[in-house]
Amino acid sequence: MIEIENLSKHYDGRAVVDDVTLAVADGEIAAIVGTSGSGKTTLLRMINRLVEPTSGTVRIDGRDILDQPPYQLRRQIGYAIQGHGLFPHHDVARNIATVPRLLGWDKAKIAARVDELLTLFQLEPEAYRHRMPHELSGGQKQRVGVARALAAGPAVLLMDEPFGALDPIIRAKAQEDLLDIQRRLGTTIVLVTHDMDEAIKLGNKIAVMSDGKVRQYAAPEEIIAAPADDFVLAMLGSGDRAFRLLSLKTAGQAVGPGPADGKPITAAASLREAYAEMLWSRREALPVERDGAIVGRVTRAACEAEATRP
Ligand SMILES: Nc1ncnc2c1ncn2[C@@H]1O[C@H](COP(=O)(O)OP(=O)(O)OP(=O)(O)O)[C@@H](O)[C@H]1O
Repeated sequence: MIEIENLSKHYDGRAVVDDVTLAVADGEIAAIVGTSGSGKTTLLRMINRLVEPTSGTVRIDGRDILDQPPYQLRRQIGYAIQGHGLFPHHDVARNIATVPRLLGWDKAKIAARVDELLTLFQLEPEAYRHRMPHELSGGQKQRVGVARALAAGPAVLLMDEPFGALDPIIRAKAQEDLLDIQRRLGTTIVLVTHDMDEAIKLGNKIAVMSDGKVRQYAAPEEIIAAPADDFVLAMLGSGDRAFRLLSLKTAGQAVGPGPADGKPITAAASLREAYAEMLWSRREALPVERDGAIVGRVTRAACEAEATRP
């Protein structure tokens, strides 16, 4: 549990983070979105004391972050940034092992952990362990960066635009991998992004920031259905709200009985994808497939019912 209370940061008398209070429950993802310069990174970096607060408190599992030296705190908190920040002269294994080495783990335990993480991130240990960062693609570097942040098994992971530099296809995959790994490990994550789609996809809760203030902190459904003010509405894009609602549900959740022709859609696909496919292929309904079997269909009417103001 991360509890942020009345947290502020001033530079030259100006508040760049202004009296922020919010809590992130164990195993949840909080996504911080906002315009450039709204204070997202500063807020994130106060959690691991890369930036010292001017006032206010942060507690992790009930313990004030000021109770221990910053270097000790940072070994318990994973930190992944855009452009991954890998050490260019160290191979993949050494990069991932950074924090375990600082913590004095023995060699065998470190080697086992490196291989476990590489496998988790779908990088064959034999092939990747000894590669240098320049021998990896952008998406692979990004995965190694997140693996490194998770190496010592931190309960908390901070991520600053971790997928910002990736192309849309790799990015979607990286987001799904993160969700999968997060569910398995139960890590509590605070993630900064300027992309509302990413925040909706990944966040259990979204904090919308402008001018150092959190304008609204709520579940994606609530932000979409009842934006707190015009700024939050502008961040959402009022023309996109119906589609954002559709992106919150999967075809599997809206499946009903009855026939449908043509290529099926997977149960895991969003209703947004399903609706787009119906429009594109001029169909009223799509068969829904789960684990290789057709489990029913999803209709335009079902999508439209989900897309209207709650
Ligand atoms: N060390 C510093 N000294 C003075 N001002 C700073 C410092 N660090 C950040 N700022 C200012 O604080 C404000 C918030 O910066 P921050 O990086 O937190 O914003 P952000 O929302 O993460 O922006 P972006 O999306 O562009 O990365 C900006 O106006 C920035 O110029």
